[in-house]
This record gives sequence, C-alpha cells and structure tokens, in this order.
Amino acid sequence: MTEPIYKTDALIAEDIDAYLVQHQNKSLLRFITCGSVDDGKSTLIGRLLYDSKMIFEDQLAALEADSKRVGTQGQEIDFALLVDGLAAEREQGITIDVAYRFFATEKRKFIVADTPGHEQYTRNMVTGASTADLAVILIDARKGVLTQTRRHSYLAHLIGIRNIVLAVNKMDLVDYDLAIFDAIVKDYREFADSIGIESFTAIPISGFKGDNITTTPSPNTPWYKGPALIAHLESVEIDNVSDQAKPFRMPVQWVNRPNLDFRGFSGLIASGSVKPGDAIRVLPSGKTSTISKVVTMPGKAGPASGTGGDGDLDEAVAGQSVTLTLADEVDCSRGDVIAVADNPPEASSQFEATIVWMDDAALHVGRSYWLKLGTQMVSATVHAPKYTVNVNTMEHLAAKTLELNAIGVAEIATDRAIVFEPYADNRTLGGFILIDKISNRTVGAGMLNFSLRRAQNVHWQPTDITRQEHARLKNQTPRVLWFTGLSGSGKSTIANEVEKSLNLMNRHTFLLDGDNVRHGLNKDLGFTEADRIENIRRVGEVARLMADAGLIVLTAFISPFRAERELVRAMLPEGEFIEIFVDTPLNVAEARDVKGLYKKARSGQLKNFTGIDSPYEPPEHPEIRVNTVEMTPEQAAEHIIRKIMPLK
Ligand SMILES: Nc1ncnc2c1ncn2[C@@H]1O[C@H](COP(=O)(O)OS(=O)(=O)O)[C@@H](OP(=O)(O)O)[C@H]1O
Ligand SMILES: Nc1ncnc2c1ncn2[C@@H]1O[C@H](COP(=O)(O)OP(=O)(O)O)[C@@H](O)[C@H]1O
Repeated sequence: MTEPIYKTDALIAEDIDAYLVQHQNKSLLRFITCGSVDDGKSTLIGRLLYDSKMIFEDQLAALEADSKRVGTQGQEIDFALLVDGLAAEREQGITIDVAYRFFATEKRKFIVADTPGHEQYTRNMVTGASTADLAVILIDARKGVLTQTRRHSYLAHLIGIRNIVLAVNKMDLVDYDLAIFDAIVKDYREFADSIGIESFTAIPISGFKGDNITTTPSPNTPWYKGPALIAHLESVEIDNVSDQAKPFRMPVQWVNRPNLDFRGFSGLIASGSVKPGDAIRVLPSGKTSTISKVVTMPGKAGPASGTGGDGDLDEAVAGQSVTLTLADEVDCSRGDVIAVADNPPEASSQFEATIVWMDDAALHVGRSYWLKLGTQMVSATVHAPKYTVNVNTMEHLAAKTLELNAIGVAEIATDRAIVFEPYADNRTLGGFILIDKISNRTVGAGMLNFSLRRAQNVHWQPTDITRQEHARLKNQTPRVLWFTGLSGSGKSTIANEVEKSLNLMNRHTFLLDGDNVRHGLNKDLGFTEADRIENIRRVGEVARLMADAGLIVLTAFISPFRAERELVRAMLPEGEFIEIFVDTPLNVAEARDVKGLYKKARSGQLKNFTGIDSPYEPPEHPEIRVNTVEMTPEQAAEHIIRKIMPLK
C-alpha cells in the first residue's frame, strides 16, 4: 500500500541528475515542517506534493483506493497517506524519522524535510533543520500556540533558520474566524520576541480543504491579504542569496590534480563570491595568493578528465561548487579554507558552543571525540556544560552532562586550531558534528558561538633539543608500557617486576602508578566516569612528556575505557604505545582483595567500583596479554620483556 510513494522517491533518487537538469534553472528552497500529526502536517505535505503535480497517475489511483480503505477522511483523498509511509508510523500513529520529499512548481524546486513533533525526537528535527532555509510551524487553529510550537520554533531559530512561516491550519474548523487567527498571531509574536525571532509570516490555511495553499488566495478568508503558502515558498529569499553578500569563504574539499599542468582546489562556496584576480588567503596557514581561474566542477567523469570543468567562469557565488586555481604555488589541502585576503575568518582551538546531544549514551565530559566542521576533522573534548536548556520553557538548568536530546552550552577544546566563524554568521563554518571515535556514530551536533580569548595567546614553542636527541643520549627507543586491568589484577606487581628487569638491562625507566599519582597530580579526582577520563588524559600527557624525554614509561592504571586508552595511543608516535592487558577474571581479583575494596564495594560502602558498579572495557587488540591465573608475576614480566625485545 505504501509502495507507490517509495517509487516516487526512488525515481528521483535514481536519476537525480536528470531531475536536477530538468529543473536546473529554478532555485532550490529547502524547508522543514514542524508540528504533530494532529496538527495536520502530513496532510499539508501531501497536499503540497499533490498540488505541485509531482505524484504520478498510478500513484494517485492507489492513493484514492487507499484513502477509501484506510483513510480518515471518508470518501475524500487522505493526503496524509502520501507521507506517513513507514509501517511503524502507521502502527503508532506518529511520524518517527526525517523524511525528505522533492517537489517542484513552475517557479522553484523544493526539498521538504518532514520532522516529527515529539519531544524525544529533537535530534531528528535538528537533523532535518540543519540545511533548511525556512521552517513551516504548523498550528491547529483550535488549539493555538502550544508547548511544542514553542519547542519547534526555538529549535528552528537555534539552528539558524531565518524564515519562519506560522501556518495556522484547520481554519475550516473555526469558521475562518479572523479573531481566532489574530489572537494566535499575537500570542506567537510575544513568544517570538522573547527568543529573538525577528519576523515571521503568518498564513491562515486549511491543508484538508486547500485554503491558501496554492497560489490563489482563498475566498473563505477575504480578510487575509498576504500570500498563499506555495506563493510565499516560491518567492521567499533563499539563504544562498543573503550569503552572497558576505565575505568570500570556501572550505577545500579536495585538491584536484588531474595532470601536472593543473592544480585546483575544489569545494562548495560557503559565502561571498570569487572571481579571477581576487586576492585570497589560505587558512589556517595565512599564506596569500591571487585567483587565476574559477572553473566549474568536473562533470560525472570526475577529476581524471583533464581540468574536467565545463569551462571558466567570470565569477562564482555562495552555493556553487567550483575549482579554483591560484597564481602561486601555495600549500593548501583538504580542510583548509580559502578566504578573501583582507577579511579572513579566525582560527581557534577553544570555543563556547551550543550542543544538541543525539546519542543514547550521554556525553562523556573530557572524552576525545572527532569534531567534523565542514571538511575539517579534529579531536575535541567537551567540558562540563554551563547549563542545558529546557526546550519547553526555555529555562536554563544546571547539568553535569548531556543526555539524549539535551541541548546545552559548553566549552569545547580542539587539539589543533580550526578555521571557523560563529554559527550565527556562517552556518557552514560554525556548524559541526561530534563523532564517537570507537563506534563512529554521530553523537552530537553543535554550533560554535565564539572562540575563547585564552586560545589565541598560547603558542607552541619549538625547542632545539628534540625528543630524538633525548632518546639518542639515553641510547634507547622511548616506549609507554600501558598496563590496564581490574583493581587487584596485578598491574602494579607486574609493572614493578618489568621495571626491575629493565633497570638490570640499564634502561632508563619510570613507573607511574595509579595509587601514587592520585596522591599528588590527580588528588582532585575521584572515580566518576568524568574523573576517570580526566585521570587518564592527564596520565597520558605525563607519559607522553616522559617519552619525549627519552624514557621507557610504565603505567599501572585501571584505565577502564577504550576511548581514553586509544587517546593516549594517538598521542604517541606509531609503535611507542604498548597496551598490556592484565587479564584477571573478576572473581580472581575479588578473591585476592588486597586492599579490602571489593568487600566494601559489595557491601555498598564504596560506590562506582570497577567491575562491580562501574564498567571495565577490556582491550580488543592489546599488544600483549598476560593471564595471571596461569602465570606468576615473574613469568608475566618475563613474557612481556621477551615481547618487547629487542628493545633498543
Ligand atoms: N571506586 C573505585 N574504583 C576503582 N578503584 C578504586 C575505587 N576507589 C578507590 N580505588 C583505588 O584506586 C585505584 C584505581 O585508580 P586508577 O587511577 O587506576 O583508576 S582509573 O584508571 O582512573 O579508573 C585502585 O587501585 P588498584 O587496585 O591498584 O587498581 C583502587 O585501589
Ligand atoms: N600472577 C599474578 N600476577 C600479579 N599479581 C598476582 C598474581 N598472583 C597473585 N597476585 C597478587 O595479586 C595482587 C595484585 O595487586 P596489584 O598488583 O596491586 O594489582 P593492581 O595494581 O592491578 O590493582 C598482589 O597482591 C599480588 O601479589
């Protein structure tokens, strides 16, 4: 029964090029519709698709048959059936994911992201809204402005949508009463003012009856002098147009080098315009040059087909994909940004950001995530949130982390400077996503608000005695032998044995032990997840410094999380980090109970104890694994020494 709808999408998806060529000269408006099923959202979208004639004949026949069978509108066509395609939605009576639909009118083409209305789906709404130029906020005329209206408006505004349409729907059910419409608009204006929405367009409609949907004004609302919905969607200014007036920025997607004579930098122009002769600056290096040519992107044949472009352009503007060639040989690679020379964006490594959390597992404060901003990808850690926002009341709440669907403001630090602009000025250079390094899932989406001053005044200081010099003097290759395992597994005992053996071999070593470091450097840290993450981050930094000094470092920390162990691995040159899994089953470690801590944990006197009520994630591919049930500490140490030899 839903097949015809998928066919429409599939056709466009399969031959999107043909579709786009056909509509090439029309501008594209991306918009979202916000509201719940009850507000008539699906009916409205169905009506837009229907009225724009993008439904094929056979599908219409199927729709008519379906409507009569399962529709809720008697003998009339139930437009909601066009949109509520997913079986799960049908069963639950709700819309649960972002569905994108394409349609076109004489004047413009459209992509509409249909996002669900329920609070737990904030992340879907944010996903759908992230590229939208406009949001249609649906209101049921009988109910007026509701909590969810405020939530959707707040999210749409937060995500940077400047065009808001307040579609007051179901006007037929309130006798097209002007007073009701006016009261709703007044109510909404008060709310909009309070959150900084500068303007919106209110339209009285009936998705079901078709009032004020297409281009002609409805005779049922003679008091309404504004445009009908489609007429408004066809004429509203698209962000690209306003972006063109901003300074030129183009994040480099790839370096296009089809042959030795051509070296171009390809990307999508994020803002402004560019033409041959323009003075530009490559960031973050700051190197300057001049634009030689602006070439349109290669066609389907790809970069291999010579310069591949359809030809040189006199000028290109925001929203266009182009390849730029420069007058000078300038270092420039993927992730760099080419900008107008005298007004470039900043580069920074510390920011305040607004983050929408999208993962079932809450944010781990201090953990290193991938941060992807346009074509730039760096490691980043998020500090404890300053506050989270209650999306129903706009209240600020105190919070230690961000749970699924939470929106919070927090400081964020990247491991190297990224080129950016505040999201409010530039969505492309200010919007980012966070990716879990282990699962590769997108866990958050965010907006950079501003960079923190302190980041700009800290610079790397080069030193003359390099780590190679330090290592050469000690006549050894630095290593970090990272022992990990449960409390009482034998990390300290075995690490101690290994250090003794290394010293007999005249190696320069240092053993960092959990208990000892926690008395000094890390005495401010406890055993919450966030504190353990910070504990390991600091120990990792110290181990790295010691390895830079040429030492063989041994560390004995539970280090329960894979992500932080991988973080430390990534801090060191390839091959210098050796993960040693002290593999002792919980019952064995517990039976040893050297410090009586397991007993305390079992009796509830000690909370968050690893293996009892705090997780331990065993290494998946440790360089070395020792089984302390089968080996004595001495045997385990010998095994390790043998594995790491010949140790120069
Ligand atoms: N709640 C809780 N959970 C785990 N361990 C606890 C806890 N409270 C105190 N201790 C003692 O602290 C030692 C572990 O510290 P670490 O720095 O290695 O821990 S972690 O890596 O930050 O998880 C650990 O030492 P080892 O037994 O040598 O591992 C314990 O003695
Ligand atoms: N094969 C073994 N390897 C390491 N320790 C062992 C072994 N068998 C028994 N033990 C005992 O287990 C305890 C391990 O404690 P410890 O080294 O402090 O562990 P951790 O540092 O992992 O908490 C010590 O008392 C040690 O003597």
